[in-house]
Amino acid sequence: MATMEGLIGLVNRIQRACTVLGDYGGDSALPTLWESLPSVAVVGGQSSGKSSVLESIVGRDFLPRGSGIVTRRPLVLQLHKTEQGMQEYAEFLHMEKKRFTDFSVIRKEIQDETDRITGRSKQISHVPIHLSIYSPNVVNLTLIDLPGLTKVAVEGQPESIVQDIENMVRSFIEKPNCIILAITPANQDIATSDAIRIARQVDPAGERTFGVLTKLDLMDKGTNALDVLEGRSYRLQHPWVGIVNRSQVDINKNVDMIAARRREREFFSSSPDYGNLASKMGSEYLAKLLSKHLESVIKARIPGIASLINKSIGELEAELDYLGRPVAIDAGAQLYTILELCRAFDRIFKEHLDGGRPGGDRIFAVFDHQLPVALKRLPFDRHLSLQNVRKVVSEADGYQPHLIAPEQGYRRLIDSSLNYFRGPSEASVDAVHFILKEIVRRSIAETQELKRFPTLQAELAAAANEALERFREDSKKTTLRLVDMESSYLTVDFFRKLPQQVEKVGGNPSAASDDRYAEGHFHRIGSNVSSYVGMVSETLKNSIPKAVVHCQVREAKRSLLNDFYIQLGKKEGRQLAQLLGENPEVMERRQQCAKRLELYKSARDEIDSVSWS
Ligand SMILES: Nc1nc2c(ncn2[C@@H]2O[C@H](COP(=O)(O)OP(=O)(O)OP(=O)(O)O)[C@@H](O)[C@H]2O)c(=O)[nH]1
Repeated sequence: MATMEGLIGLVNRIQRACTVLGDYGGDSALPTLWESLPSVAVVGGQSSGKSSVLESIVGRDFLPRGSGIVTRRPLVLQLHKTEQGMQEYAEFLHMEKKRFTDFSVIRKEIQDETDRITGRSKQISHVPIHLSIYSPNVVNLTLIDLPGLTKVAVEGQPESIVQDIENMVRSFIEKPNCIILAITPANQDIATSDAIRIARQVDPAGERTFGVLTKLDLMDKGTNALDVLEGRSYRLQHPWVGIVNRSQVDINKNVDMIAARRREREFFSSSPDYGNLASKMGSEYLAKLLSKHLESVIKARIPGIASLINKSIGELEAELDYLGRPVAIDAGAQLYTILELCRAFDRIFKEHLDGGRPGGDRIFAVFDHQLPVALKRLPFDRHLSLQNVRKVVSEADGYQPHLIAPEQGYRRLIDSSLNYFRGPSEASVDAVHFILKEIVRRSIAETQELKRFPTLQAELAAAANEALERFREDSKKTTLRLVDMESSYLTVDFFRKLPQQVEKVGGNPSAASDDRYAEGHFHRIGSNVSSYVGMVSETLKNSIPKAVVHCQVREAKRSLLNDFYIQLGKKEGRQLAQLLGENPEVMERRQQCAKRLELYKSARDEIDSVSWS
């Protein structure tokens, strides 16, 4: 007994989960759990007594009545047996918190909920309504009430509705896991039964069809339904069950269900025709028969369901891994998460610099190629041309030309030449800066863990770029200082080693040879300065990279996020949570997956516990 409740309860839970998750079976391209679950679908023509059968299985009046097509959405009716003496109540899946104890209110809610989806247009919809009834007077069973098959559309319903209903009913009962409860009124020729007609289409061997014959009390005097009930008219693998529901008069007179069940029992036990079948007739017997059959079908299906659930769990877990686990809620854990993410970024950033990922090689290219080329291109030829040397030296001398060597002229020429080195050194700093910035951008993009946190990504990028900016300033100061140092103190040795030439000034009377002498003199000054500048250029070619690496690359590796960490430490829980703000779509999807996963896991546990007992 416990097993049976477990089995049907299990299927009930999975069915509800399916509806919550939008799995109604049918045309969805996704694999569906719904379709693998055994269920009992009630089919029959209009007024065949479908509602009456369902109500008498439940033992309560609760289905909407009226003319025309009343049932316009599938009603998944899950019956749960409770302990004797417990109060009966019902719950709808679409308003989970609310317990209904008044069954006329349930009827009203079924109507209202039907209209909510279909509108008042009287259209039909595939989306099921789930109703659970908890009662000591039911057996565990899940029934699906479907719209009655009709031949003509009525009162403003579109002509297509006849076909729509037929299609919807077929879509439910053609699933191999569907048990068909085919309702046929006894006062109608079985050959014209809508229920049998459609059941035969999808289950020709009658393996999963239960034939139910209603209105046995309405048969003409002197006739009986034994040919049908004993399987001679239309053969099914399961025995036919005869039913006597309340007549319209009974309903009008408010004959209650308990009295109706009693009268039904009496009808069979006192009937000369059906007396010896009495124990296998009536709605109570039908309910038990279905429950038992459903249980055996579920038992047979369990391995299949279990493997489907396991497969879905695997898929969901993979998706959750991809989406990332949910973010912690307490500030400490959030801070930890952020630090972990920063570390992941930092690791990738360093790989770009140290090798393994591209980037470091581009920095070397700056030192190895860009800087030497830029140094070579400096316009010293023009600056140290004869004309310019003459001009600078003369200006430096003033009214009293130099007597031995133009000390001031040399200084000015050298100073102004060294000034040219500022350009390439600043350019090297900038080039490396942009490479580092690009590496930061790429590292953020390549940090898989960061993908889901756009806010943190932006903050991290801003903090890193700010730090790089600081390193750039520092690096500029340092490299320019190297240049400045070159002009603050000249290498004395260089000048000492120059070939000494005693120059006589103004000793020659000839103006022409005077000129030639002066030309050679300035030429020598120019070429001396030029070779001094060349020597400095060689020095800077080596020392600028050292300064740049020291100030920018090494600092980036060492302390790129230091300031960010300090800022983080000052943040409160709310601000940390903001940093970990995610793309709402991702959050939504994760929530869905997590919820589904939880349900599937509990279904799996349920299955495990059932199959052990
Ligand atoms: N006398 C008698 N009347 C019955 C029996 N079964 C159903 N009826 C009556 O037949 C009418 C139609 O029954 P329902 O249970 O509403 O039939 P249905 O198939 O649900 O009808 P729709 O929902 O309109 O398609 C009602 O007036 C019932 O009282 C029965 O076994 N005996």
